[in-house]
Amino acid sequence: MPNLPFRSLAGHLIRRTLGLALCCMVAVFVVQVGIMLQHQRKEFERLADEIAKTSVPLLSVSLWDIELRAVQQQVAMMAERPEVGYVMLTVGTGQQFQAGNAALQPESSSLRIAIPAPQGKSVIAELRLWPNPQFAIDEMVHTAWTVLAGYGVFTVLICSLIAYLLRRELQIPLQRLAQFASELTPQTLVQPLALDRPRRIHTDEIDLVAHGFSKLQNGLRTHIANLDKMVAERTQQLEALAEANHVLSITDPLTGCFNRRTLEPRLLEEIERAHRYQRPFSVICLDLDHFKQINDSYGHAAGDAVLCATADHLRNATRFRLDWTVRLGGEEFLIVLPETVLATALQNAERLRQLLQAEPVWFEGQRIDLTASFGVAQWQYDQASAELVQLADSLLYQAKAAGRNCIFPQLPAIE
Ligand SMILES: Nc1nc2c(ncn2[C@@H]2O[C@H](COP(=O)(O)OP(=O)(O)OP(=O)(O)O)[C@@H](O)[C@H]2O)c(=O)[nH]1
Repeated sequence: MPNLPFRSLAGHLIRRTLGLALCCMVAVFVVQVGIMLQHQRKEFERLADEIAKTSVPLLSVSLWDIELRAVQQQVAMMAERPEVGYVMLTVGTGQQFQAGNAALQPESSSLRIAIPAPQGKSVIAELRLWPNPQFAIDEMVHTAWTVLAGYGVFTVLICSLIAYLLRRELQIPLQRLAQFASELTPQTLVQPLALDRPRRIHTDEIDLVAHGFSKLQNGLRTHIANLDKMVAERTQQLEALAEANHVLSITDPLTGCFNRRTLEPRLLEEIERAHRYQRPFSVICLDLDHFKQINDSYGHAAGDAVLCATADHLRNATRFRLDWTVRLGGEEFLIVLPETVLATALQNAERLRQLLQAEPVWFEGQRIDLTASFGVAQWQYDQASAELVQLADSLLYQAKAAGRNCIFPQLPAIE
């Protein structure tokens, strides 16, 4: 939002309406004054006509009869009319009769009425009438007050009504809308927008904005739900990939046994457990006999099949999820037997030896007989993992040297 001072839309519209109403009022007043001035001039002319009709014959007779008092009285009566400011009657002899405010005489224009003789057409005097400016001013002030009072009341009523409608129909709903939008968070997106407007039989722009807002909310909700679903799917895929990656990193791709890299950390865990609980464990190291000949005679693929079959035998003949097998390299494997003493490990090795010998591998219709040599050792207290593996390996090679297809156990320690 731009960093500008806040100005209420409704307040602004009301101020504008009020300003416009005042301008209209001044214009109406000026027009009214113009009309009134014109009306006053006409009224004054009408008055002069009336005087010409009613007072001039009397004046004519009074002048003709030289009744100067009556003449002066009639002039004074004329000057008493509120519209008339000053009256001057000039007789042909030069004699003058005056009444009213003499100060008005030189400035303002006057109406002249010729006074004829009672019989005949000769003019015996001239009557001049000056309008009363104070009367005009009073009229103007009166008009001003009328306009001001009437128009002012009307303006105040209209502005109040507009202000009430603007506040109810525009300001309050817009303020609620703005507050709702500013307080909205992804968690409160389901919250419906309630403007609490009075019941109406029509819709307006505010309804359109509210409807658009609801549509936007729904759209955002759907979008967020889709995003959540997509994130969950991607997370699941990533977890599966990470798991597959982990399995790949710790297993031998050909046989599915643990790879050499995994031996060291897993064996350390085994030693730690054996240490902590004072429990035994043993290892069997085995190597297929004359494997090179198998490769040479039946081909490398046959050699791979033999390795896979051997790994399956080792897995099937040992305890599930307890014993574990590592392919040390080539055709050499190491089986770790937790909770197993040497004698039991030897029994296991013998069972495996017999199994491998008894179960030939069939590859592309060809029978491949197998034998393997074994070295078996039990972990000794404080023995390092490398030492244990080395011992089992050396026992295995002693078995090889002794003619293969046999088992060499760890010799008992000489006291
Ligand atoms: N098919 C196949 N052959 C392998 C693999 N890894 C190693 N070899 C072969 O295994 C053979 C091992 O031969 P040697 O080390 O001489 O052992 P051996 O022939 O079994 O002789 P002894 O162990 O003394 O009985 C070599 O020819 C390697 O090429 C493998 O993953 N697949």
